[in-house]
Amino acid sequence: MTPAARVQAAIEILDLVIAAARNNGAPADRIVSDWFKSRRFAGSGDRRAVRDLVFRAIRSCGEVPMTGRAAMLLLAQDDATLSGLFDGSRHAPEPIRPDEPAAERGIAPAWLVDALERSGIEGTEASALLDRAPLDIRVNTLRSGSAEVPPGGERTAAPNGWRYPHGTAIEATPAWTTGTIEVQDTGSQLACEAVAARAGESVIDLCAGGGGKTLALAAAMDGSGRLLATDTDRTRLSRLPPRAERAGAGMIETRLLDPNREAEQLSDWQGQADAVLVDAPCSGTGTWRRNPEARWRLTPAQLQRYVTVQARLLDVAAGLVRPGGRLVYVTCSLLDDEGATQAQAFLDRAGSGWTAEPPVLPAGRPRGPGLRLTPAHDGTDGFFIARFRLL
Ligand SMILES: C[S@@+](CC[C@H](N)C(=O)[O-])C[C@H]1O[C@@H](n2cnc3c(N)ncnc32)[C@H](O)[C@@H]1O
Repeated sequence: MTPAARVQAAIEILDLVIAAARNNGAPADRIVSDWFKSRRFAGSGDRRAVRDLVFRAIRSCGEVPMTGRAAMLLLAQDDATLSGLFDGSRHAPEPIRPDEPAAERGIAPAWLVDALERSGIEGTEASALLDRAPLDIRVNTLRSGSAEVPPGGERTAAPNGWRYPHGTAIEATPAWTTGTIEVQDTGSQLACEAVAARAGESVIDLCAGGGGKTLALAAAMDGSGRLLATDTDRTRLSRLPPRAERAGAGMIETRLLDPNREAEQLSDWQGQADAVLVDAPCSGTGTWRRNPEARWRLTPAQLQRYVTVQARLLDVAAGLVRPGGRLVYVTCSLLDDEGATQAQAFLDRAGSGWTAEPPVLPAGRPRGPGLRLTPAHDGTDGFFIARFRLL
């Protein structure tokens, strides 16, 4: 593909991404790979260049742009080479018309910018939400010795964490194929550290999804004790058993839950767990570095639904903890409604039996009864982490 044809391809893909954001369609990553499936003439260099243009444009537009072309014109404003490619030649975009409007630059839709500001995220803290995320891995201590940690990384703040440059083909290394390493953001690793799970304990990962954090808990427990991973999403939870096998974490049990029947379906665990992790469903405002178009999809009503589910799951989890045990609440959000305010509301509801016990981690800053990690301050995805103890 010529450079100009790549720009036209990015415009067409952006139109699909915009439509998907409006209609709750496929994520941008999938749209890009599907687009290339039917265009076998494109080489890997074309794919990389087009993908890069698409994601640069998504990151630059705060509000959903009117069209893919308007988004690309925004990039072209600061890039003379790019604007020169709008020349109307074969496969190239049409020339830029005088006064043709470009999309508006911004961090996020206005209502989200306001919500972030109210939560203390503005200026460089806000712009860092749209940086490119690094590639972090966790060394799986259950498999240590199986393979060398891949070269070229540097240690992170997490005890078993390493960081690699963008584009490192980590999944092609023997360390990955043997389960010696897992790809996991440093913030996620630190959230698991906050649980302080130990060998022989009984632990529940209530919102386990595909088990990223469950695997870290299994390693912290040295593979011994009881570790139950639950979720309401069958597809996500079904990804966990093969991952657990690869990681040597055979002690993990899984249980599929029905929404609103969690407590009943976990009645055998009532008051039993040494620790419960609630990695709650949330807006994901802390992970825009990976999913920048997620900010075009979120609505105030969806955010409110997340807040309601989080409060309910905190109450369900509280019932599972034994006296003296701990409850760890995590969201990959930087909004106080899903973080500090939610955690304080739990404490207020729970009464004197519960106390906040903020984890001591090598990153993050105090926020309400917990602490918060941000891309700007900690170089991780954004997370809120609170730990409570049942007296
Ligand atoms: C932030 S994700 C979890 C990510 C996962 N812990 C990891 O580290 O990969 C939140 C999860 O909560 C699950 N979820 C939503 N409602 C739930 C409910 N009522 N009970 C349990 N899990 C729920 C979602 O299906 C989703 O997998």
